[in-house]
Amino acid sequence: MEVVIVEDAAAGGEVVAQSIAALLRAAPSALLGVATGSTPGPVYRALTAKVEAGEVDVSSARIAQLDEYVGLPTGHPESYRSVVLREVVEPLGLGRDSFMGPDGSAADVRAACLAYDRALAAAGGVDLQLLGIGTDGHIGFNEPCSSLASRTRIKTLTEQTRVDNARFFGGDIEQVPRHVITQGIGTILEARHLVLLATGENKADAVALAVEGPVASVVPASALQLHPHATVVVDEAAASKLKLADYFRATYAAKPDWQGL
Ligand SMILES: N[C@@H]1[C@@H](O)[C@H](O)[C@@H](COP(=O)(O)O)O[C@@H]1O
Repeated sequence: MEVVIVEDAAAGGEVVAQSIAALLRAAPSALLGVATGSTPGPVYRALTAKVEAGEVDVSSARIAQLDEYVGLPTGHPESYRSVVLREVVEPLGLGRDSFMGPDGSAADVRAACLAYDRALAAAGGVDLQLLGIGTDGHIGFNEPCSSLASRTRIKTLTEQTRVDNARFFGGDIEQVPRHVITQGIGTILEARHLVLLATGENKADAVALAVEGPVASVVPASALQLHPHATVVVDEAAASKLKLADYFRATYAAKPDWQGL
């Protein structure tokens, strides 16, 4: 696992966008797994700026969703499908046919989960999966004690996650769905490159446990330690509880230019 410590969220967005741009120059039809929440916004804005500046052509890129609320009406502005279309697909100038995601309004949710895992495999698998981290250490919506081998499935949110996400629902926790579909941890680990971005002091404990704690399902993000190509990009605030922060800084400073993330 490589840990990259940057000054702030904007710098984190730039580092990750550079990595995505490099991937798309080498593999124009790469499948990008995207995350929602506040954290990845700087990545999408930095990537969009690169597209507008003519630095990278993303027109053949494909986008895959990580997770979804269950039961929101189709087209609800806070469904993750709506968020990904609004924050990623449209700004990058991609068509909806470039996008795939689980159907959170399906009558048969279990079938929708199986169908999504199959669709990801049929698409050749995710090339780069961008992840955020919950304050409880979740990735996607894999809450604590999710099986490290889990596949895309329905999960029940913790109270903490519903409180954290209430800001997207007018501050009303009752509006936050209790159930979600998420790529499983086993599914996520099949992506060829995992990039977890975390910013802000409220993520410092979760980051420290995920990076320097034992691999344990109680901290789902610690599963990144099992992946052969995992990158954790953190700003100074989110890195503030890492014991090995100086080592991570020195390693990144000495990184050969050609290597990329
Ligand atoms: N399902 C999403 C996660 O994918 C995201 O990583 C997390 C953190 O969100 P934020 O970046 O807003 O802190 O929130 C949600 O629970």
